[in-house]
Amino acid sequence: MSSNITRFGILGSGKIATDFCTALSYLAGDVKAVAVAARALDSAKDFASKFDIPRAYGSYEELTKDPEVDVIYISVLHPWHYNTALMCLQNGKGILCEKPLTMNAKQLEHLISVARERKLFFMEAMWTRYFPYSMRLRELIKEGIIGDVKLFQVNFCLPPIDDATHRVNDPKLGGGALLDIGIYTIAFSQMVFEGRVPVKTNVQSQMNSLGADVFDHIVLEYDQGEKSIHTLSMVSPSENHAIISGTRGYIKVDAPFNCSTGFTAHVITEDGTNTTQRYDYPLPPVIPGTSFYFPNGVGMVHEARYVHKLIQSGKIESDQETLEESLDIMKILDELRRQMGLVYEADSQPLLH
Ligand SMILES: NC(=O)C1=CN([C@@H]2O[C@H](COP(=O)(O)OP(=O)(O)OC[C@H]3O[C@@H](n4cnc5c(N)ncnc54)[C@H](OP(=O)(O)O)[C@@H]3O)[C@@H](O)[C@H]2O)C=CC1
Ligand SMILES: O=C1OC[C@@H](O)[C@H](O)[C@H]1O
Repeated sequence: MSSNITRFGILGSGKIATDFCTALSYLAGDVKAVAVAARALDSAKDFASKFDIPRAYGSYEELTKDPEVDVIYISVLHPWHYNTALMCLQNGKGILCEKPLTMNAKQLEHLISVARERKLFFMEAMWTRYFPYSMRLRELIKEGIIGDVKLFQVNFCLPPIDDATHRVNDPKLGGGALLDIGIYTIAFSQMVFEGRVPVKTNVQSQMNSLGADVFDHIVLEYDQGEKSIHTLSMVSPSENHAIISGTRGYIKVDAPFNCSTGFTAHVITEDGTNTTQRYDYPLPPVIPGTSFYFPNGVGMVHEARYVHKLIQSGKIESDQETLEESLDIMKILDELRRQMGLVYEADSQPLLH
């Protein structure tokens, strides 16, 4: 590690990599992208020139061997997370990997064991956890502001992408609502119920012609009978807020709940009065000339800053979403997929060595 600067290698040159590097450009220079790799050298070069990145590679392997890189941001499609993450770890590189970390729990268990064995940085890019609203929300729930949480309701519904070859529609590219956006609702539920594992899971789904899930209605039940109800759609937009209900009130998280800027707590006080409290956490203002593919993309600064803080203090895992939590989430996704009959190629592939 070079003094006080966290040097990122960017693996993949697509949309989220673009948003991530745009977000890095908002930071004061203590977190930098120093190299990028893409399947095609020209894509890597174009990307490098857009963000002033000194080194561009035409293979992922070259990036993993760059001695001037501290941590690699894996931004390729989910079916390629496992093999690229393993390659990074085997070449001694820490990783920040996009969600979902892998296609299934078996792959994730393998990566966690390799990362821990080699004492390398490994964190899921579950950016929600690093937004200020989400950190405050966790504190308030823990303090019992709304009493005991009994019910969580959430929507993640997006308009259709009318291109059968787009990654979200094609199971060969990891397509389907559950792994793409359901992971946010499940991770949020796990956050709200403080990491407890559901005792019952149920899903009703509808598939597209290629076999990817486009609608999911999910109900999780926790050990005190608490319910967690999720509506996912890849074919019809909605207001993607979340509501957390407890014995003494409820909190409505503004849409989009997974990268929000605030929430309202409706609390019933001891004397029975209903009170309302707003919590606002505006995003950093967008710098003219910059733009993001995904809503509230500038919020990636929080995640990048957190990685910097962890790495500079010698930590190799996040305490905001532990690897155990990422694995619990992946196991829930596996079980929901089992119920909906959704099998990916990765499920029948052997683990790599
Ligand atoms: N945190 C967030 O808010 C978001 C996270 N994501 C996550 O990021 C990941 C990438 O999503 P996104 O950026 O939208 O994806 P893109 O469609 O932009 O593709 C990303 C990269 O994946 C590689 N790739 C694309 N198609 C193929 C293919 N057919 N075969 C092999 N590799 C391919 C390419 O790498 P190369 O450049 O090397 O050619 C491409 O640049 C996903 O896992 C997704 O879940 C996505 C959106 C938002
Ligand atoms: O992470 C994501 O958030 C926004 C969605 O549009 C995208 O498909 C997904 O990958």
